[in-house]
Amino acid sequence: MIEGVDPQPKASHFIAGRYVEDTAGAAIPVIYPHTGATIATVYEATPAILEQAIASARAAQPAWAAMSGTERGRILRRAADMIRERNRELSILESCDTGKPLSETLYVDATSGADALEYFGGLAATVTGEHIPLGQDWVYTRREPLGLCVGIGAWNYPTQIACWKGAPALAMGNAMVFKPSETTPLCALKVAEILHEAGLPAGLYNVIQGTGTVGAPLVGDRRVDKVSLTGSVPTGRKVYAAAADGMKHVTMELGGKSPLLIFDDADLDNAVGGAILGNFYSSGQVCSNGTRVFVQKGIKEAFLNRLKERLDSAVIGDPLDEATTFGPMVSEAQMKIVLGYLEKGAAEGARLVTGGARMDRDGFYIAPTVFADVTDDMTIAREEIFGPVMAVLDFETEEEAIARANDTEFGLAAGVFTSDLARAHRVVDAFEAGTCYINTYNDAPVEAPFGGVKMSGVGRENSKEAIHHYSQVKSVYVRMGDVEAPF
Ligand SMILES: NC(=O)c1ccc[n+]([C@@H]2O[C@H](COP(=O)([O-])OP(=O)(O)OC[C@H]3O[C@@H](n4cnc5c(N)ncnc54)[C@H](O)[C@@H]3O)[C@@H](O)[C@H]2O)c1
Repeated sequence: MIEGVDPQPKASHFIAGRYVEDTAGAAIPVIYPHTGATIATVYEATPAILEQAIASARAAQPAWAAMSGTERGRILRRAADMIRERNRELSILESCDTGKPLSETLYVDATSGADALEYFGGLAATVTGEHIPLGQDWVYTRREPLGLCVGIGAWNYPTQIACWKGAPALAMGNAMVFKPSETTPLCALKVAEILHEAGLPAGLYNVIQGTGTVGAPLVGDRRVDKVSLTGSVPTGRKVYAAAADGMKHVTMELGGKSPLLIFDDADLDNAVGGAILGNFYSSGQVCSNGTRVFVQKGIKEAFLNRLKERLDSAVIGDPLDEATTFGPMVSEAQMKIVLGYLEKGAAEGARLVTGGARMDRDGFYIAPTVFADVTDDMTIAREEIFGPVMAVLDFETEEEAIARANDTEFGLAAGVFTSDLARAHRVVDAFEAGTCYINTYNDAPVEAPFGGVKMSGVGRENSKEAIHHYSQVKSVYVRMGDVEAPF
């Protein structure tokens, strides 16, 4: 219990339109990152719970698919309105689950989820097939749902991820079983509750709790047609391989080590602002973060000085105080991973500009950290840290910066700050990344495709692109004359 808020859900799972409990599964404590205290407990799904979720989704899906897109969309749009009406309550829950400050969650979590439900609800009725004339004959195509989609979430945006996967799946007539991260199990339950209050028929959006030991049998179940994972590359490899075994569709939203190039003709304050958004928002726990900040040599010291000044004005502390702008790491485990990278950065010779340590307070706080004079081969420039750690690297020429930016196994995002627009487009053209930014960083509107290339993933979330990842095409040849057979 946090003062004035009780995040304990009615039960651990949401199946067939209602909360369901089964305490036979392992207990999963929900730890508030601001204090380290346990604020709720849920129980890992047992095989019986998993079976209930899959069976109820399977049973509900055909009738849902038979409804018109307009009817389905109306329910999703109603859910979007309800989420907006309950934004404060949902934002507080998101802050309890993740430790992210209310100054963020009030604006980008439930609201982004509502955007997805509204957008895909609106799109549902517009998805049509093609008519392909072939002389007298013709082919028509239908875009059909896949059936049962499994969503598996990471812990950094639990409400948003539950909606970004659920909205296009449901809009296209699929059912979903969603497994949130075991670190942040609370928010997806609320999404399920609201969807059903908005009129979603029972069984179409089920939430079950657990670690990878629940995720793996979900992915492997032969009744599942698609798996959409948001998580790390190592998990993505395992889940993609398991899905391939059953020839299932996949969307893989995985990790990154994205480059942000700042040329010396850039507006300095905008570039510093972009670098802050791309490294310290959500305490750096954002997959698309531009954590390799390449700064052209001429403005390096000016950039670092301005960055340090602005970081000094971060308000660090209680996530539920709206004045707070920077919160804790999501968990003790994640904090320890990040502290390990801070040690490596120092040991491998990077220059610490600010931060660099755990903060002397309760909870899992790490000071916003900037390393300068980072070189391409340092561990902090190669591996995803997923914490508030910016690596600043210097460069001289555009060609050199592009080559070094692309020299990574990841390809989620990339950004460029420059006042030369011809250069901006040239650089973006050369980036090996799925989601690019010019003179901004980390905007993710529902209208824009989001996702990565290389090891950062497969498929796209949001935008009309996502429709293709939650449906398949049936083509129908219609012969108008006689059939000519050889014998
Ligand atoms: N590209 C994106 O859109 C995006 C967004 C947010 C986070 N991420 C990435 O997520 C990572 C951080 O999240 P995390 O630590 O929760 O990731 P993770 O890979 O540890 O876990 C992700 C989810 O997969 C589940 N899981 C683990 N093993 C599984 C298995 N064998 N089968 C099925 N499910 C399994 C976990 O329980 C969890 O729900 C980072 O790498 C980050 O970059 C990517």
